[in-house]
Amino acid sequence: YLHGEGHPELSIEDDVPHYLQSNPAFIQPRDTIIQACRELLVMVQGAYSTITSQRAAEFANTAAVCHFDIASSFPEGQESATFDELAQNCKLPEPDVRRIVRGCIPNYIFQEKNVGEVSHTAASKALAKCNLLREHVEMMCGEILPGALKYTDAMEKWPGSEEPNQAGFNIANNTQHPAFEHMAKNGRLERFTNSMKVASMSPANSPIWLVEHYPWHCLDSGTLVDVGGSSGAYSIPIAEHYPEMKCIIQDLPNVVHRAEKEVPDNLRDRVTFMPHDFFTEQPVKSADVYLLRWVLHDWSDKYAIRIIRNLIPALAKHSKIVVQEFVLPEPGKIPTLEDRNLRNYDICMRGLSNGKERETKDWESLFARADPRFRIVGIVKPQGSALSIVEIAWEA
Ligand SMILES: C[S@@+](CC[C@H](N)C(=O)[O-])C[C@H]1O[C@@H](n2cnc3c(N)ncnc32)[C@H](O)[C@@H]1O
Repeated sequence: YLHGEGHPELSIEDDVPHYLQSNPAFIQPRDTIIQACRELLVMVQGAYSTITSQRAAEFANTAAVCHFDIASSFPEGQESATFDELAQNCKLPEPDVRRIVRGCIPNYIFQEKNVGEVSHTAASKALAKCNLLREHVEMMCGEILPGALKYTDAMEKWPGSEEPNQAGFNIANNTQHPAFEHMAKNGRLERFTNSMKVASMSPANSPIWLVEHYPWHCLDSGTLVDVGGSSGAYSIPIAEHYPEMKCIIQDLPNVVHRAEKEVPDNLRDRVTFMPHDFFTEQPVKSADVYLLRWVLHDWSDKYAIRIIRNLIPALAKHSKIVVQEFVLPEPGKIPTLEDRNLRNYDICMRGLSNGKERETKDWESLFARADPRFRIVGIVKPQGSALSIVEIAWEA
């Protein structure tokens, strides 16, 4: 494909050009190659390595690169650096820097073409350039992985629990508070919010799927309430595409107060922020759409049902709930590469707050249990999108 279309050769030193990263003609063969490589690896390495080569510790090492800003510590204007130069700039002992960087090199983050001379790969360059990516890595290592690593202990301690404060996160952090409360109390919610922005940068999670695959144009001058909308990474693009629509983005007070400062000036009359705890009654009545994007997977059924029920007093006949979430497919229906991503989220959500990813029948049963007057109108998974769009009508 690349040769045929006259695209440049790929290399570990330069990132895949952005115009290719979102191009299905590139993504499809790329995923086939990744899938084939993974299968080949499993065949040649055997059972023991298949199990033991899953390495969370390597991610922790990348988090050290982020924490100490190692990737952006090259001397000004230099393409390569010695370990001493890096150590001086990031104020760490040289042996630590050498160890951290060499721990990354086998994963193609940095390279050492000549002994003692470190240069960038595409991946280390990305860490140098993108603050949000660094925050994402640190958030994964600081919040999500410790919870996931402790979820077995949580299952032993609180068998069958649906409580958000009886998860791996609670054991890892020695706290009785649910994850979001604990992060807010300890000044860590901003990093989580920034990490959510990174998620929206991946083509499979791009806001474009929601913008283009829901009939917003039919709402004309309608109102969208983005419940648990974080910084509005998904509703702001909708407002940008539909100049008559009003968007109200709700989240916890800390999140909202920071995010509202970042709204582009030309949208301020239509995009507003509102602190709102979704475990209390929805204050914005009769909106056209209540969007729950990547919110319900954070919660067990017991709490997801509470979030949904809190919308009921606000719903009018024309109101829709739009959920954008993963929908777990039946086993064997998608490539293992995609399945791996979904199952990984499922493990992470369990560790964070006893949340979970859901299959079609789980979404149906969740809304039926919340109230029999809900009807799932349709579930659409746009080609190229990791998440599905579930539309729910209120038939009071
Ligand atoms: C996984 S994030 C999803 C954010 C956003 N919808 C997106 O798709 O990027 C979940 C969001 O729920 C918010 N949240 C957690 N507990 C909340 C509560 N009780 N009330 C309102 N928002 C809450 C978090 O602050 C976070 O922004």
